[in-house]
Amino acid sequence: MLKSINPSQTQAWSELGEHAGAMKETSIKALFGEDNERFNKYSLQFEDILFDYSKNLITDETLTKLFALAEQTELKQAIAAMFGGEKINATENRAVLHTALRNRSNTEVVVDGENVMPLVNAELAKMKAFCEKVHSGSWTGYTGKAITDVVNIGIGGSDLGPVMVTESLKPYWKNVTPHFVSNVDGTHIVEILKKVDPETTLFLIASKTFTTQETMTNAHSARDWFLNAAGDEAHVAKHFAALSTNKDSVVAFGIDAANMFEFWDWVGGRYSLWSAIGLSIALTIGYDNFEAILQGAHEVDLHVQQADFAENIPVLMALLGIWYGNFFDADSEAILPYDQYMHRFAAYFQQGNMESNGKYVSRSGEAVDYQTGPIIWGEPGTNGQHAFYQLIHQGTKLIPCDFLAPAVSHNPTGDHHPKLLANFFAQTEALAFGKTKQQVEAEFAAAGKSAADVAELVPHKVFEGNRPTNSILFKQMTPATLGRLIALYEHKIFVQGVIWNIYSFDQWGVELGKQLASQILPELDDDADVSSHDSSTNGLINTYKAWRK
Ligand SMILES: O=P(O)(O)OC[C@H]1O[C@H](O)[C@H](O)[C@@H](O)[C@@H]1O
Repeated sequence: MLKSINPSQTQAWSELGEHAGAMKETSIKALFGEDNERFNKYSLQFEDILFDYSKNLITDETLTKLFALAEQTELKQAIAAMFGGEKINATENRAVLHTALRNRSNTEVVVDGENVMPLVNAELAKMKAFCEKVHSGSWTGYTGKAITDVVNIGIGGSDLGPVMVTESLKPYWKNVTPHFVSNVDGTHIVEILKKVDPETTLFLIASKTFTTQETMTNAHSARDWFLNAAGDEAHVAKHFAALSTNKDSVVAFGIDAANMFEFWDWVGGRYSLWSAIGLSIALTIGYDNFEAILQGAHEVDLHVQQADFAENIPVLMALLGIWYGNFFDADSEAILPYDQYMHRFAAYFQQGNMESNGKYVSRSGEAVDYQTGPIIWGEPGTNGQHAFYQLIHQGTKLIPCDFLAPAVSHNPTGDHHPKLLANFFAQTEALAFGKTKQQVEAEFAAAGKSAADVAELVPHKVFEGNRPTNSILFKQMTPATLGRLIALYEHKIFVQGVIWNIYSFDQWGVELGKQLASQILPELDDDADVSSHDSSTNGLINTYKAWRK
């Protein structure tokens, strides 16, 4: 159990509050002007990843106070507790050990007196053997043909990770094409089933609980579609596998227990891509590449445990987020990958952050008196530049941004990559340093325009700058690099949750909607008007009933 420590009552918090007041009087530009060594001081390299956090409104004093906050909220103890298998997910009475799934050192990890590593290793061995059979063509469908397509049916944490990773690592795809069905909207499965052939398709029913309405509905529809072609229930075993913690429900669904890939309650859904939930990833890019993702993440697991705060990238990422969220009222963060393959990266960490740290109740059960998890959003560059960057540059809201880019492209066509990277470098420069009124006037003067003619236009062309960013430049998008990047962001979320004194590994906030939907569903069976809800909900339901006739 993690102690409940109110961060806003710590000495560091009040010092940070005062210090933020002073920092509002300076600017990122002024800080660079005062110190030529800023990049060297405020950047770190971890393996093939360069983390440059120098374009933030921080000084050594800021960092010292942020580290003090981490000390006073007992971050070190919390890191040890998580990796040590303590039940830090107290509201569900569970350990939090997605790190054990990628513990390539194979050191003991004990939960309830049992070392879980033999379980982890056995499941990985089973995934490996299965991948080999599918890739070699020795696993065949009901008509003897090899598998060409895999359809992962899952939602939330049983979908977003595999989607993001398979997309990010598209250059590594093998001879199996992945597809993903998540939404209960019939459109999703209908459109995917148009693309695949029942004879050569493998369905992975991915659900930690194996009770999720969307996934079970899609799984039944997939089964019906398959049986419609295959005819015989006996063929299901060759075309359906389950990725779950719930064996009884898997068997009740009709999936052969031999085709079940297991994980455990100490793996949170949004942290589960490292588990059997990653089978669609391993089938898409090959088991060895899947293992390389685990390896990359494991390196970060060691880093977050061993590095001093000043050298610890996830801790720095977390503290910078707290600095702006709690002391500058920033309420969102943008994640902006300059890599088209990473187009679902922000969406993935939208769940990671918002489901983990979207909590207003502290670990002692009281409402907190400070901001917790940020709103996360983002799209790949350069598309975002032509859509929403206007607000980041000149809007009234402070939006700290992470810019990510590979130095080497998997598609070095023409001069695309230098152009992409020129934009990546330019944006953080523009955001930090802006353009002054004098610069705008000088540009007009150079173009032969008189000061009087342009006076009205000048203020619109000024960029205040002082918009903080982190740049994360990596050598190339490889499985190990992606594993590292994901683990860095995962631990950022964890560190923030510890400091905000909330429980990051439950998600009670998703339950009420599910509960009400299950009450409403039977009310939609007939055409009778309902009156059991508030007037808005009654009005919406009754209009739906009238219109669907
Ligand atoms: O894997 P499942 O049990 O089907 O859960 C799928 C998803 O739904 C839940 O409602 C949670 O919000 C998610 O954290 C979870 O990943």
